[in-house]
Amino acid sequence: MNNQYDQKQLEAAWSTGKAFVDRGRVAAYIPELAKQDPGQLGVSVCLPDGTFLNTGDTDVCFTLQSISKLFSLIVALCQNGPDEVFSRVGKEPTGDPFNSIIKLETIKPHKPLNPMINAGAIAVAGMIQGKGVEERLDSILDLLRKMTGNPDIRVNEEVYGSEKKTADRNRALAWFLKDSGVLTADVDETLDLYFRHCAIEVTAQEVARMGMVLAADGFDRCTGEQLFPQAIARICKTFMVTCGMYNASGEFAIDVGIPAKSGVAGGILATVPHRMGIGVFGPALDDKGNSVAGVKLLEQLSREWKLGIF
Ligand SMILES: NC(=O)CC[C@H](N)C(=O)O
Repeated sequence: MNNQYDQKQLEAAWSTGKAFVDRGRVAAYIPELAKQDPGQLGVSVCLPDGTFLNTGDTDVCFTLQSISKLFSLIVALCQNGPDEVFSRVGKEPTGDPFNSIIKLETIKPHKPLNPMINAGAIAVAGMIQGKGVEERLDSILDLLRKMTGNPDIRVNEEVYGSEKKTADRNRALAWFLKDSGVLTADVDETLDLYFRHCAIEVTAQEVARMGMVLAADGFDRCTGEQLFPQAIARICKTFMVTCGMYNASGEFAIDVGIPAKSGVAGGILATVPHRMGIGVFGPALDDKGNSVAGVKLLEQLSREWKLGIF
């Protein structure tokens, strides 16, 4: 079984990554994330037949953070269609850090450049429909529960509370968006939804399965269900290539060549079209906010298994 992808090669890539964990630091601007163990590293691969290859810390829970921006985008696109969504958020990479405010004012019209930066994801959260924050969050949780096959996927309340207390930069972004007319929903509710979806908790193995659904264009081979349209999967995968690794996306596209999205808790969701989903967890981050060991691990895995899409 799976002899095309050797467990030993996965372990070798994990060891290569592991040697880099002390080159990074856990995110500290969200105090709860600073409690994570920087030495952890896990990688899980989900294959089209639903089998997994796992190495390291693949059942440790961590929060999605920016990886969740993919799923709020999917929900917003399903509910509103691309014309409405892209009237409020752009399709271009920024070259700036994920929480940057600078281009919001200098670029006209003042809409955020893409949905993978904080400003863009806050604009997307403002487009999610539902009665209150709970109902809006449920539409994201429902999607993730189906994608992971885990009905218990939930928000980590400590991380959510910790970000909420310290998120002045995100508040500034949201109020700027409100002023420029991009955000028409209630600012506090929109931020609350954004903080909560960032704090949704998963394991690397669950992330691998989510990556496999994207690799299969929204089709869940485990249940035979099309969870979202192929056209939306295509939009997500393209954003992953151009903006998924923040302002290191170009370098990652050259060195690894796989559509991927990272988060500041140390997760990376990678998706190799039609072949596999990969979930990585390594909370020590480089200066751009990507898992330092995770990137090295993926670089080696991509080379060994010829996963690059270019
Ligand atoms: N890059 C990230 O993962 C950022 C997400 C985090 N919740 C924030 O808004 O700062």
